[in-house]
Amino acid sequence: MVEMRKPIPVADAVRLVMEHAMPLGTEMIDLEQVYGRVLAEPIIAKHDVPPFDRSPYDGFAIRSLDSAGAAGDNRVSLTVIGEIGAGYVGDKPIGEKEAYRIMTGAQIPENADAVVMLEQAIEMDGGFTLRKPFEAGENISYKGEDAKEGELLIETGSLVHPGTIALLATFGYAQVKVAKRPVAGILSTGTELLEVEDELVPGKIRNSNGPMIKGQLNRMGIAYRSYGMAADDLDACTSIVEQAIAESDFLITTGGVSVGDYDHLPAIYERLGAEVLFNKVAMRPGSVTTVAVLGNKLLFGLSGNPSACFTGFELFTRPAILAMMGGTAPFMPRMTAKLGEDFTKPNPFTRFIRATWTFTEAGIEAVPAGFNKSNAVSSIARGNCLIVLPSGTRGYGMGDEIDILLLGSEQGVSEWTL
Ligand SMILES: Nc1nc2c(c(=O)[nH]1)N[C@H]1C(S)=C(S)[C@@H](COP(=O)(O)OP(=O)(O)OC[C@H]3O[C@@H](n4cnc5c(N)ncnc54)[C@H](O)[C@@H]3O)O[C@H]1N2
Ligand code: MOO
Ligand SMILES: [Mg+2]
Repeated sequence: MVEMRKPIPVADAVRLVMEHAMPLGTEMIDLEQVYGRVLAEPIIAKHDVPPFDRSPYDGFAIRSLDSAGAAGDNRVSLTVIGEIGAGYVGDKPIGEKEAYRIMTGAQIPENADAVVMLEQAIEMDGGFTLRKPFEAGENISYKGEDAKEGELLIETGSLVHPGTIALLATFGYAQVKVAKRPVAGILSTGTELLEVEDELVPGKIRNSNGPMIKGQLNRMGIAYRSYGMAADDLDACTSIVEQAIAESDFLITTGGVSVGDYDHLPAIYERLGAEVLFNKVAMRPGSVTTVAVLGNKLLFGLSGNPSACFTGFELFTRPAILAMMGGTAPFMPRMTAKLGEDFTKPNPFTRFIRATWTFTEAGIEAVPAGFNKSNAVSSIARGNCLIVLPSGTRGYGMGDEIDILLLGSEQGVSEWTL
């Protein structure tokens, strides 16, 4: 008798996985290596930014009171007593009707409280004239206007991107405390699988899930050990899975999780004494996605069907990895869009459809990326989001408002849209 599995809602499955995705500790790494890592300490301003009052323009640093009464028919003239390039400081305070020639980024000299842009001055021998009065503070970039010493700027658990790196560098972090990254184990199961370089032979297909998952891990900067491909042999698979679990922080397998005669993952989990969190999710593709835990390690039994495998990784594995990395924002961002195609057939399971979202005059529209059954491989190569069609008794029509989940955005758009 075939095993009857009870599907659980996607949200429950996600919650179960996340309950078992534990941070792995912290380490210090060089600033150069920090892109894509998760901060294990907050960034608190170590000093004011900017650290001194400075000029935002190339021009002249003046005392504003010296410009009082200046007008087109009453130009005020000031004497230049020196020049301050960025990186230098003026060596004397400015006095009455005096000014420094000053460059963008240079520290404001003592007594100056305004900067005249070069374009606002008419230069003459030894100085310049002005045609308008300047207010105290005009054209000054103040100490601490960007960040104040002691201010909490970025929280622990944030993913480091190039802007974060700029901030870390600003405060002198040559080394950064980050969360450790897990190392994945990957195993593709299936007697029908060929290596990528193999010629097709009857009944066989090339392993596309293994390389795809490596790509999904690579875009997160996650290292992996690949255990290649295993034929559907229970004993052989069990020992590879056992070895892979011992050598990795978590394991991703593909295939062999359904109820077929050669779907051995359920038996392997049982043999190893792993606790199965769920083996049926009310979603399509990926309804057979199975997640188990052994000790403190998560075992992701992703479906063999390519679309289901892709979706299972994005919905379950990716947020779990981000949580293991200490990330506090592990889930895909969601937006609302207009559905670009009819899906009139009601579905008992929530559907995730690989799609492309674009801006149109009617707002954001999401158009399915093509053939979208669980076994599709062509459509996973296209698109930038997943359309979410909740389960229920009704179908969905073109133009209906639906949710989309945004996928990694390495892919740009071909035309400037602003
Ligand atoms: N009687 C039932 N049969 C099936 C059910 C069910 O509920 N009852 N579920 C179906 C659904 S839904 C899915 S999804 C698949 C899942 O199957 P498995 O995860 O066990 O995967 P396999 O059987 O090993 O393979 C499925 C399919 O994917 C191809 N495959 C496998 N690995 C790869 C790979 N590395 N690269 C590319 N393609 C791969 C494989 O050749 C099969 O075509 O089960 C349904 N059946
Ligand atoms: O799990 Mo299957 O991918 O639902 O079709
Ligand atoms: Mg199967």
